Amino acid sequence: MTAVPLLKVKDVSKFYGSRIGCRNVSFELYPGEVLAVVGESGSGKTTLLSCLSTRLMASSGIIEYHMRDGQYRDLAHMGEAERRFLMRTDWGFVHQNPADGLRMTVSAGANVGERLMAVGDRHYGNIRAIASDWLRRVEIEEDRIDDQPRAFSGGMRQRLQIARNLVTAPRLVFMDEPTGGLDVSVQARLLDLVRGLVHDLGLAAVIVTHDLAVARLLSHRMMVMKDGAVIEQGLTDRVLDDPREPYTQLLVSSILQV
Ligand SMILES: Nc1ncnc2c1ncn2[C@@H]1O[C@H](COP(=O)(O)OP(=O)(O)OP(=O)(O)O)[C@@H](O)[C@H]1O
Repeated sequence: MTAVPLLKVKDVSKFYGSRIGCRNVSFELYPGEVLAVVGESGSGKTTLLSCLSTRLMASSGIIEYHMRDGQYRDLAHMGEAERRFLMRTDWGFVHQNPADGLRMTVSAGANVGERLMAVGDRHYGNIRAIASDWLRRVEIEEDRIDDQPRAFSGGMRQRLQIARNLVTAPRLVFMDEPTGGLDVSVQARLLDLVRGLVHDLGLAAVIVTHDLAVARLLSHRMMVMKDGAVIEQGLTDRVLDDPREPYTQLLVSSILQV
């Protein structure tokens, strides 16, 4: 890991009218670091992820991103075209429901290839070869390249969504409950796959999950949210093995009893 954070988040709050979405969240994320955001339903995880990924505008606070040119940019002051470009190239966003992150009526190959075209690749043969390679990497048979994702199982769709996001070698990936809608055996395989890819590609990631097992497996660091605020953060193993806050202790013990 280098000494320069990829993302600097200072005092970010989001209000929906008078309702608190998240409040005073601060942290830094370094290249290659995986941060899990955990907490019960309604604690503000999705709100925070939406602010970080510029899907929502924070009500206050600053989010800065270390661009490839070495400059920090305040995401709130970024132009729409630049923001979109970032989202299609340097960032990925893996939705819980693959249908939200895929184009369901174009082929698997086109779903992956589209992102390459966004970074300027125009050579059809090249795009198809890379798409095919990515299908293999996410364990989808290469002869399914011309099938549409609606002909895929839930697990395959999620793996395709991951391939679509990673093909442009992003530096930062946001994931919202990436294994949420899948059954347990499929989840385990997908988690292994995500862990391998994140490690091999040296990706930084922010992963929202209510599943502490997912956080344990994937993340280096963890933030626990309650009522919109971060109540505890630290190295994942430390937080899970030695939770300091009573609320975190409750979360951890309720999982252990299952
Ligand atoms: N569009 C919205 N309008 C008004 N309030 C909202 C909106 N989105 C979220 N909230 C409120 O903000 C708070 C945080 O919600 P958020 O969805 O971020 O929590 P979460 O931890 O992601 O929950 P879940 O795990 O159920 O997705 C909740 O009180 C929620 O009701």
